[in-house]
Amino acid sequence: MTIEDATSGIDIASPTNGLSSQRPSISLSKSPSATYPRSPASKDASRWQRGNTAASAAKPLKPFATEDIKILLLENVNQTGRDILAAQGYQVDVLKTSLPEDELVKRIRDVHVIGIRSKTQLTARVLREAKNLIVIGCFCIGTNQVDTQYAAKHGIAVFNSPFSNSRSVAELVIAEVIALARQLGDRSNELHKGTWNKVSSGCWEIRGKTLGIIGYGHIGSQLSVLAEAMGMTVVFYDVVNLMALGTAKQVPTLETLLGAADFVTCHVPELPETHNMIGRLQFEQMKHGSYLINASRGSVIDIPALIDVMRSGKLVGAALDVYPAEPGGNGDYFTSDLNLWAEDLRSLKNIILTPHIGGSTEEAQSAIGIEVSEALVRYVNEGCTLGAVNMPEVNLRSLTMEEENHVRVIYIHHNVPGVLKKVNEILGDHNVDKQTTDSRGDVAYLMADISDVNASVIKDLYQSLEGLSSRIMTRVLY
Ligand SMILES: NC(=O)C1=CN([C@@H]2O[C@H](COP(=O)(O)OP(=O)(O)OC[C@H]3O[C@@H](n4cnc5c(N)ncnc54)[C@H](O)[C@@H]3O)[C@@H](O)[C@H]2O)C=CC1
Ligand SMILES: O=C(O)CCC(=O)C(=O)O
Repeated sequence: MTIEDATSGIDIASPTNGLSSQRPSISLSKSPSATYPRSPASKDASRWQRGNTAASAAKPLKPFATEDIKILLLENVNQTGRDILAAQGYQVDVLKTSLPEDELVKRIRDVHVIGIRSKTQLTARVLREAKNLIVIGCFCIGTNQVDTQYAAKHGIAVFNSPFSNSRSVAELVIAEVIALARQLGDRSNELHKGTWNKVSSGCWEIRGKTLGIIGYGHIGSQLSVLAEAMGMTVVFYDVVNLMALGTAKQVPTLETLLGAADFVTCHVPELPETHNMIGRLQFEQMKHGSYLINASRGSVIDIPALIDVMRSGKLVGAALDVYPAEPGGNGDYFTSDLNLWAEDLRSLKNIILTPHIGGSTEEAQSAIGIEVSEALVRYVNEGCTLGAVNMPEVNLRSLTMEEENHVRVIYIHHNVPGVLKKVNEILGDHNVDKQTTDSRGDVAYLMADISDVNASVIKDLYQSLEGLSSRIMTRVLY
């Protein structure tokens, strides 16, 4: 196949702001003959293997000796995920907690892959130190804890698990709706202290009450179905027009939702637009005797305003799973040192405070462990970016076992005019079997499979691509 054949259909890169990168690339070394375990349960497996001819087995690719690949897993990533990564022969270090920034900066310097959950902050400052990092796995839904744009501009892909814990969060919220309506937390606390307090005043069934869902995405829509099954009326507010499930109704404004709902629950991502989305004005717009639940991100609620409105008696219950500042690990204290208002919050009646456990079920954590680790392995070994949250989604059908002297070249580059011409001048002396490229904002991702290459050719290819001014990161997999 000629370069013209191989490049037909390639998107032409568009102009950008000409970023530069100082990150060194991963060096080449010998490829081991490892096998690549794939979970039959993996939702993506068929998608990324799509196009492989039925008869040929996929050839496992590797970037370099697997024992050289260092992985740091923080925040007690599930065993399922650890097992998948360890089975690749990678060096996997596991910590139960997140790390404070200064320590993280030290630990991240020599790892190629880092796995985190919602707590670890991968800021630009931290990522600047991560000279060998090629990919980040967020073993959760939210990716707000990572500077994903900085990562993309430095060739670091970010993966998450977009919906494996959605059901768990939705179930927690349903439980909280009932628990708040019946003041279960208070009754239980009282009896724990020895006080019998049998009351019905201010305790309600949830049947016939209105649930207002802010953010009707994976979690919000799942919750909608559960709430209707419990006999609730559902209204939702979302910035996007969405199909309402069951008999739920989308309302045009947040104010309309707040004025209609007995229970308000937030399921939006952390964004500048969602910061303090529920503050003093919104509390004024809520019904007297209503309840608030937040299992999204701590920044979404103005907590001092919540404390005031609960003290006033207008809101009669709240459940919070997330906070602006959260402890680094289990056993740490949740005090005013962390959030100034912590003691005031803890002193309120009918408030359920949980330690960010919305997604903390065996089912969710096990599924997330598999999903994210498999995405990491596909990225490290094959360069596949399907599902990445900050990179163009690119894949090529796998090489087959028959294709012996083939390499896969990954060239992550600034999305500026003329790059493909230069890249193809370098690849042009070789037989490019297949090639694809795509861009997302300032960053473009090119993948090409080249046949009939030996070790010295591979080195030349690598060095030539590394020499281009458009380079962000070059990887050669074989
Ligand atoms: N407590 C926990 O353990 C967990 C918390 N989460 C949090 O829940 C959030 C939501 O999760 P998913 O439902 O999976 O996200 P999603 O992305 O599926 O849905 C979010 C919805 O919010 C909407 N939205 C965005 N900005 C909005 C705004 N300003 N006003 C109204 N709607 C807006 C979006 O259009 C989308 O429909 C995550 O971003 C994460 O921060 C997720 C999982 C577990
Ligand atoms: O379980 C976790 O650590 C984080 C859950 C969460 O907030 C998320 O998935 O976004």
